[in-house]
Parts: sequence; C-alpha cells; structure tokens
Amino acid sequence: MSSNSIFIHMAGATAATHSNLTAAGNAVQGPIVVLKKKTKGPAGSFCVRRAGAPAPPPVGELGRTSSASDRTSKIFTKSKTTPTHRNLSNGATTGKKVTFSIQSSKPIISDPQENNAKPPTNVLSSKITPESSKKKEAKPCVKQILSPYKKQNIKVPFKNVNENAAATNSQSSEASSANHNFDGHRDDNSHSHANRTSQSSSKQSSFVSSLFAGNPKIPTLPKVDVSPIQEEVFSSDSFESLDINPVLVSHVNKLGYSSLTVVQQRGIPAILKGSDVLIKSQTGSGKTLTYALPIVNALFTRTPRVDRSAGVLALVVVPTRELALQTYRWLEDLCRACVSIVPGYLIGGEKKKSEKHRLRRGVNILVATPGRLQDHISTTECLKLSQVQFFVLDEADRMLEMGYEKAISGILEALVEAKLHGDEKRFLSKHEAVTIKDASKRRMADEEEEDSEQESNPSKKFKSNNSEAIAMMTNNSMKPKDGKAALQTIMLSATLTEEVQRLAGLSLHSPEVVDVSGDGNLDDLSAVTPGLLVHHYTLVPAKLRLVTLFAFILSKCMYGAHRKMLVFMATQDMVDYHTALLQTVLARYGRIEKKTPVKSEEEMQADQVLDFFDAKKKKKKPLAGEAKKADVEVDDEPLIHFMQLRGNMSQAERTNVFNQFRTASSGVLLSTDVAARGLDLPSVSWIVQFTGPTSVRDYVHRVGRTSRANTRGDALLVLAPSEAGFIEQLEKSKIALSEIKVEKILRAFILRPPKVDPEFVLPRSLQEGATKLQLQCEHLLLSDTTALSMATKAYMSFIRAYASYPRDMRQIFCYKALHLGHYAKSFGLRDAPSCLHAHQTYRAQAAHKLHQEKQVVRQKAQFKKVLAQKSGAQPKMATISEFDSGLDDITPSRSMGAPKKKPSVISLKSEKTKKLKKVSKSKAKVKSSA
Ligand SMILES: Nc1ncnc2c1ncn2[C@@H]1O[C@H](COP(=O)(O)OP(=O)(O)OP(=O)(O)O)[C@@H](O)[C@H]1O
Repeated sequence: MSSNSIFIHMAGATAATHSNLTAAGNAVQGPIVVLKKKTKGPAGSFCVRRAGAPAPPPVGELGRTSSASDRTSKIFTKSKTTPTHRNLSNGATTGKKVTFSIQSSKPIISDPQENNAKPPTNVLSSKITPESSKKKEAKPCVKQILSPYKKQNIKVPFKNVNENAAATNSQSSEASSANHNFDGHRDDNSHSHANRTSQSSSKQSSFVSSLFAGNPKIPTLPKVDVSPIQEEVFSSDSFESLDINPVLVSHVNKLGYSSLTVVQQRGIPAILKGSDVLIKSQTGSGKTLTYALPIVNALFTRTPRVDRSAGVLALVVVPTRELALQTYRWLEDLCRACVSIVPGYLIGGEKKKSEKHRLRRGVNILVATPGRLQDHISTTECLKLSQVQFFVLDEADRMLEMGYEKAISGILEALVEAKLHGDEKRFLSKHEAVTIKDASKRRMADEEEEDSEQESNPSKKFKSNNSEAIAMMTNNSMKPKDGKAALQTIMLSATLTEEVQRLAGLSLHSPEVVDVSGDGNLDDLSAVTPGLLVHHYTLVPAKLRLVTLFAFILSKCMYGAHRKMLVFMATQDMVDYHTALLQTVLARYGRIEKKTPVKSEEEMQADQVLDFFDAKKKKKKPLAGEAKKADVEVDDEPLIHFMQLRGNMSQAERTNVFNQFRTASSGVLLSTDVAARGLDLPSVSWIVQFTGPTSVRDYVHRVGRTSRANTRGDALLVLAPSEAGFIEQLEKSKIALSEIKVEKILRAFILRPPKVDPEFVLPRSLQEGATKLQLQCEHLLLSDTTALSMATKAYMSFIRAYASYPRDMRQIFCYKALHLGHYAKSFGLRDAPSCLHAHQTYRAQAAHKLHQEKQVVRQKAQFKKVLAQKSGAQPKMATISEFDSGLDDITPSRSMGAPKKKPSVISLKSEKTKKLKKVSKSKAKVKSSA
C-alpha cells in the first residue's frame, strides 16, 4: 500500500461517515475510489485511494513516518473483523494475534469553508528547531481549528484534530526540552501540581506533555560494596562415581552430561539413601537431574521389572504447565535407557479425557501441576496413588504461595490416605461420603475460630488442614523401615525458605538438607545467583519507560550480538499489548518496504471482478486469512521476532511459543511470571524486568532464566526513581548491581539500523529519536480503537497490579506515589484513562501526603522523646500514644504471620487493672482513715 492511501471504516451509511469520507476525499485531493470492500466486519471497511498517479511520498521523515504507519496498518489489518472493543477482549483472552485497524496517521482535516484540501501535517516531520517553535506561535490553537466545524455543525474527526494540536504542543515542548537537561529535573512538590495543571489543561486544549520535561530527579545511589555468595556449579566428579546402574550412566553420558554439578554430587547420594531430602541450590545448577536420575534408577533396578501395569510410582508436582512439560521431556530422555518405564504428565488446559486415557493405559512417573492433579485425584478412579514411592515438590517455596498450598495439602492427604488404606477408599459410597461430610461440617464449626486465624497465615493453614494426614504419616506404617521411607519426599528450590522447612518438619521424616552454598540454615535472607550472571539496573522516569524498552531491545537485538531476550511484565494485558506494539513499531525498524506497483482504476476494478469469480469457482468464500493476504502486501521478514507467553493463552499456543522460543537463536519473549520458575531456555542472553518483581525471591528466579549451567548472562531491572529502594534490598541480599544510565540506553536511537530504508532519516539526538517513536505509538492509539483499548486495558491492569504489591514491598512500590499521567504516557496514552479519574489521583496523592506528614510528626515526636529521655525528663503520655499509633503500620500483616489481635482481652485486662486500682485505692483510704 502506498503511503497516500487512507482506510475509512464505514459504520453504516450514516451522514457522519459520509462526511468523513468527503473530508478524506478532500484531504487526498481527488476523487475517491473504493478499492475493496472487506468481506467481513459489521461496519465494512473501504480502502480509499486518490485516483490518478500518486504523488511521490515526501522524502525525509514525513515519508518514512507515513510508510511506517502504513506498515502499522498492514500488521493491524490482519484482524478478522473490523476491530471493536469486543473483538479486542476476545483476542486478548484467547491469545490470538490481536491486530489493530488501519487508519492513516495523517490528519484528515479539510477546511470546510474553503472546501480546499489541507496538506496533511505530520508531527514527526517537523524539525525541532528554534524556527519551528517560533512558527508554532502563528499556528491556530485547537479552538481555532474547531471553530469552523462548530459553525457549520460538521462532525470533526476529533482524534485528528487532537493529533494536530498534539503536534503543535509537542513540537514546542520537545523543542524546548531538546535544550534541557536530560532528566528535566523538577522538585517533587511542583511535580504533582504540574500534573494537575497538565491534566486539567489536557481537558481544555489537548496538551501533550513532552517526554523529557517534568520528570522526577533520578537519584544517584551510593556505591555499596557487596560480596555476592559464590556457588560452584560443576564438581570434579563424574556420573560413574555414583551408585547408579552403569547402563543408565552411559545413557546420561550419551545425552551429553559427563561431570556432575555440585548439587548432583551431593543431592543424588542423599536421595539414593532413601531419606527425605530438601535441596537448595542456585538456578540452572541441574536440580532436575538431581532427583530424576535416582528415581529412574530406583525404578530401573526394581524387581519385578517395572512396566505400565505397576501404576504410578513417582509423583512430581511443579507449579507451571511449561515446567511440567520440560520435566516430562527430561524424564522421557532418561527413560529411553529403560523403555518399560513410562513417564506421563497432567497439566491444565489439556483434554481431561485424553489424560484419563493415558492414566488408564498406565504411567509410572507422573509429572503434574497441582490444580489438575487435584482435579484428577477427586474424579479419576484409574489414578492409583497407593504405590507411589517418590513424591517430588519442585519449586517447593512457590507451592506455599497463595493458590497452591490448598491443592498441595489435598494431594498430600490423598497420597497418604491411598498409601494407608488403598485407592478404593478415595471413592467412597455416597452414604459414607455424606456421613463424612456431616462430620467434617461439625468439626469445621468447632474449628471456626482457628480457621479465621489460618486464613491470614497460609503456612499455618497448610499444617492444620493436613494435621490428620500428617498424623497418619507419623503412624508406624509410614515410618521409615531400614532407613527407607514408604514415601520418600523430595523438595527443591533455589530459594527454599524457612517456611518450607517448617512444613517439611511436619511432613518429612528427619529430612536431609542439601544446601549447596549455605550451611543448611534456610532462614538466611542472602540470595544466591549464578556467578557468571551480571546484574544491571536502570532508573527511568515513568514517561520514558516505553521508549527505554524500545531502545534497549534495539540495542541488544538489532545492533548487538545478544539477540535472545526475555522480558518480564506484571500482567497478561501488558504482555499482550506490548507484544502487538513492538511487532508494529519495532520489528521492521528502518527496514525497506516492498512497494507494490500502483494499479490504475480499471485494473483494480478488473481485479475485483476476477477475485469475485475466483471465490465463486471454489464455491466458498475466501477464508479470512486469504482475504487478509489479499489486502495486505507481503512485507519483509521482521528483523526482530516478538513472542508472548501468558497464562490466558490456549495451551496449544503456550506450548507452541515455549517450543519456538526454546529452539530459536534470536527473538524477544514477553512474559508474565509464568516463565519465571524453572524454565530452561537455552542461550537467553538478557533478562529484562520491565516491572519490578514482588520480592527478592522472585527477582532471583526471573534472572535465573539466563546464565544456566555456568554460562554467561545479563539481567536488567527497570525501576522508577521512586523505586530505587529495591536496589538497596537486593544489595542487602548480597546481589551486586551496576547502573546503566537511561541516556546510554536511549543512544540506540541514533544508530543506523541494518538494511535501512534509504529514506530513513537518522534522528539527530536521542531525544528526537525517542520522541519520534513515542509519537508513533501515540498516533497509533489515536487512530485505532483496538490499539487504544488494548493500551487502556494494559495500563489499568498495571495500576491494579501495582496496587497489590505485598505489604512489605509497598514502601518501595508505593501505589499512592504513582504519577498516573506519566505512566499513561508510558503506555502510549496521552492521558490517564477516564475510569481512573483525575480526582482519584488527587485523592491518592493527598492521602500519600497526609501519610508522609503523619510520619514526620511521628518522627518529631520520637525525637522529642529521645531528647527528653536524655535530659532525664519523663516522656509525655501524648508522645507515647502517638508513637504507639504508628506501630499499626509497621507490625507485620496478619497474612505475614503476625499474631491475631485480641482487643477484647486487652480491654478486659484494662478493666481488671482499673478495678484493682480502685480496690487498692479504697483499701488505702480505709487504712488511712483507720
Ligand atoms: N551434569 C550436567 N552437566 C552439564 N549440564 C548439565 C548437567 N546437569 C544439568 N545440566 C544443564 O543445566 C541446565 C539447568 O538444569 P536444570 O533445569 O535442572 O536447573 P535447575 O537447577 O532446576 O534450575 P531452576 O532452579 O531454574 O529450576 C540444563 O540446561 C541442563 O541441561
């Protein structure tokens, strides 16, 4: 599609759309030719092209931008129907490639009074020079632009007017900011005020804020000497040194593993002994083989020979589906040495019927996600657990987090029940089930008080729910015999916690702890990450977040040698939106576009007729894909491949993306935390955390997707200046980070892309380059409702995720301190969506201010108290009570294990003490009177 074509979506034959069409026709100066009516879509879409020979696209930035927007159009026209919000939500949830609709990013404004076409102005084409900023003053303001339309009551394509105004404003602001200091520093008080002003003014005059002005100051963090904990990965021992069947050892060697990693050297003998084991070692150190090899060995050397009929002998529970598939593949590889042992898997999203069929045929080593396994336990009779000898909890600490602990407790209970009383007991007769239900109801009523306490403390809940199961486990029949337990439990993670140990203390029999880098004290908060992993962070003002991500991806995947990257984001909607945006804006950055020869009017009409007959010949309508292909020109291969992985994609898509990214030599995978645990993705060179993790533990697992098995890797953490406290937390956990200045990242914009379009004009400054891309995104959202809707959803989900950080992290990731307008900009939005109304921001900011003031008062009071104590004076009661009230904020939340408050007891106590005082007073009076 050449650059001077415009698509207009027809929403029925309304006067409004006709007026739009007329306006468009005017804008392109010439009669309108309806090239093609799209086959699908409620409104129908028409491609409008000016008849006659096209004017050559303007050379320079204007030309490039318009072609870029055309490219954008092409990608986004791949959508099946004319995009609506409904379409969007469907696409977003099914994981299908949601694409945005086509519209020219050029303003389609004509002067209705003169009925003359105005040459379309392009924001990006305007050069940022003092002259241009001077000229700007002569340009009409939004009101002036709108006034003729208002007079004649003509429906105005608002977004284009907005765009024009935006151009005017942004030109001036960018021009001014070009001479500014990079950060555009400003003090915090004026900051919120400016926000207010900008937001209110945006309502009046569509003010578009500059990227480089009004940003908070980037703090310079003090250099801290951190000595990270070093953990050796490989040992000097070979697999032959283990007490493992030689056939299996030679098979492992054939798979490419000759020497043992340290965790394997220490963990495998511990598991072979038969005792319960807790294993903690850094990410990518080979924990999977540590438990998989002894399990396969035990089944391999068992007599009689293990085959399908032996039932489930080992149960491996992992938190995510991809990890389950990966683990299954490991076991499948190992079991090639002994084909009678059958591994299998149960994961959500797969057909339960086929899983049942697999179970019925017989599986010996079963890998499963907790939810699906629990489902099968309660519904699938052919799932027999009585013979299970190994129970593995990979990523055990994750299993204790919300949503998992209940499932795990259910699984453990069923496992113990099956081992003690056989599988038949699991499916009781109806009568028995009702009786038990009644009994449990009664018991629940008795324990109501206890439950309310457990709710706030997951680990406690786990223990209590399992009390019966665990009691049974300690029963004589389950106790280890000859040093070997009837059920051997193995728990592993790179971040095993003290909580897991407590759980282990109840459910495991004197477990052996294999802590590769530590002394077995899991309470230690120090984090261990691979020695060859280099940690970086960058402090980026909210407004620059999007362009920083763009620049970083360009610098590593287009100009750099490290072309495989994993980007973590907080929510599924963020992943979905950013993938579509990156595919549109960045995948073909600076790339030559294949231009199809422009056909004459007659040729095109002939094409249409031929198309129609072709479709009729085949006696079917052209498929959606075919229609799309016809509409969209074949473009060059993208320079960067973007993929996405998130929980709400279909399982087939998830598996497909996972496999694709695993085998790819380059590409960028955007993902939620679904990819954070356990995944072994070869040769990923960069991990980018675009949103901060919820804990140091999550940080360790996210960055652990690179630098696996003693290879080199890098990680970048993108933080806002207000979130710099997280760096301190990481340093306390012995993770040393180095800063990459945001300016350095943005320098990618002034590099010439490979295979560049000859018309590509290299930005003269990084500010100009950043602004260009930002505006390109903003235009896309202004011209495409689907894109806008996706961006809004992503933004809203981000805000919601930010508000739900764990309590202990809220001081760093403080929702109330978020500058909603600036963050909206980082999603390509020109204003925070109306649903998060401005007054909410002000309320939140006011609350934050109040909180800060209270803190200052508290600190002053405390200071006074200390002074008073030093001077020997008694502290005033008011000071004490102020200090006490402050404790509410710093006591650990109940969900974090804080004891339940007992106000009634306290008040009773105080009543008692009052009475006692009264009695003693009256006694004293009596005495004195006597
Ligand atoms: N003995 C070995 N020799 C060489 N490479 C090994 C060995 N054992 C495992 N690996 C490789 O190390 C990588 C990481 O293994 P694995 O996934 O088991 O790590 P992990 O410790 O479970 O990591 P995470 O904590 O992230 O789950 C894999 O690519 C695997 O092929």
